[in-house]
Amino acid sequence: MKIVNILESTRPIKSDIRNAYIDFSKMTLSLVAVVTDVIRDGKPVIGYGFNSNGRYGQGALMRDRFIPRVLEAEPDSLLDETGENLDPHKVWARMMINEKPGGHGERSVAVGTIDMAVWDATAKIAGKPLSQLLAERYGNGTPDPRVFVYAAGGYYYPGKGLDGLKKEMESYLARGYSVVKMKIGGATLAEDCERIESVLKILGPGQQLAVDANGRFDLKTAIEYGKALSQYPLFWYEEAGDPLDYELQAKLGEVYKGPMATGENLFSMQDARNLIRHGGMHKDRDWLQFDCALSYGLVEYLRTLDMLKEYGWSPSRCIPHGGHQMSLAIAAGLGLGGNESYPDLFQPYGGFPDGVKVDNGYVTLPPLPGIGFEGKSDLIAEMRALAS
Ligand SMILES: O=C([O-])CC(=O)C(=O)O
Ligand SMILES: [Mg+2]
Repeated sequence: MKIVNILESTRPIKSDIRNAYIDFSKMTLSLVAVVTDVIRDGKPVIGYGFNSNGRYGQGALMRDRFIPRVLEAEPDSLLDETGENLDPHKVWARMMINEKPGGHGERSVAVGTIDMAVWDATAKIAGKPLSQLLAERYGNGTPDPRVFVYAAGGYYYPGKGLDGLKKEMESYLARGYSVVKMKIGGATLAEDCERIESVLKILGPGQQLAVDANGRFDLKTAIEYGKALSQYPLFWYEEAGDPLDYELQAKLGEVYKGPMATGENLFSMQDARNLIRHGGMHKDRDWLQFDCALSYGLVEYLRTLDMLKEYGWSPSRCIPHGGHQMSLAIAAGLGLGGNESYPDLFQPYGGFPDGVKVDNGYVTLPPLPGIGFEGKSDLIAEMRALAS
């Protein structure tokens, strides 16, 4: 078997929303199809992938370097020991030939997106859900199809007041979520406290709020916010400072005693390891948000999980950023703590297969081959259009 083509298309996922650092008025992503010559049900197996919101499409890097490297490889050099399926680790190594270490930049997004499509194709060729394949190869053998998900939103929108924010959060709770997330750091501390309090008022028993500063704060502001946030029973305080400022994270962790979360903008095992080594994160209460679709894909994420194990961290402390089905499959297959979800944003990317309902904060995944994109009609229509 072989990969016969890799296609990329850069698609808009723009909206009027704003976090503390960027607006999404020009946001895009890359949609990728990895076309193989394996025939299933009379059609070639095609793996699909896309990158998470926040880092823009990466078509130029893919076309310049990563796609030609894979297509120019001796096809057999990319196969597993059976010779009948891809070996995603070998495809990954091929993409990364002649790439120096360090300075991970955004090539990790390009590689991670293609890697997602390679895993989708690999699981489809194996005739299994990716969660099953992962549990068998790297986990305890059996995936847990039930995955915790939380609803992310609460952005700053033009003209959106407290009522709009509350309505948005109420609608997530009405759809079965038990944890909702909102942005902070894009207004004054006093205004953000008012926004937080207005959401806390609508939460019932067992429901919680997380807040996300998107890396906006210097140490002084992070601590000021930390002191103010300490009065609220938050699910977590996310990305207070610059994602690469491990000292800030560690100093904040000495003052702020509630759970914290970070990692969505760390794009390699090495950067994640530096957070674990130097960021003072607490393995009993903090959360790690590394997102494979931005950070060299699942091949690298497996290295990150191995690294975490070495440092005594459980995969159950990982709740990836990004709201895509790839991380849902990884969560189910490898025992992560859950996954992000954007119920109303960045569609048709992300979300769940049609008909999957959130029940008290959990989803149960249907056993679809691959990542499960074929179960989401609006998404698979876009994907098939790219590949046809
Ligand atoms: O607003 C963004 O860039 C997305 C984000 O941080 C998140 O989902 O945690
Ligand atoms: Mg975030």
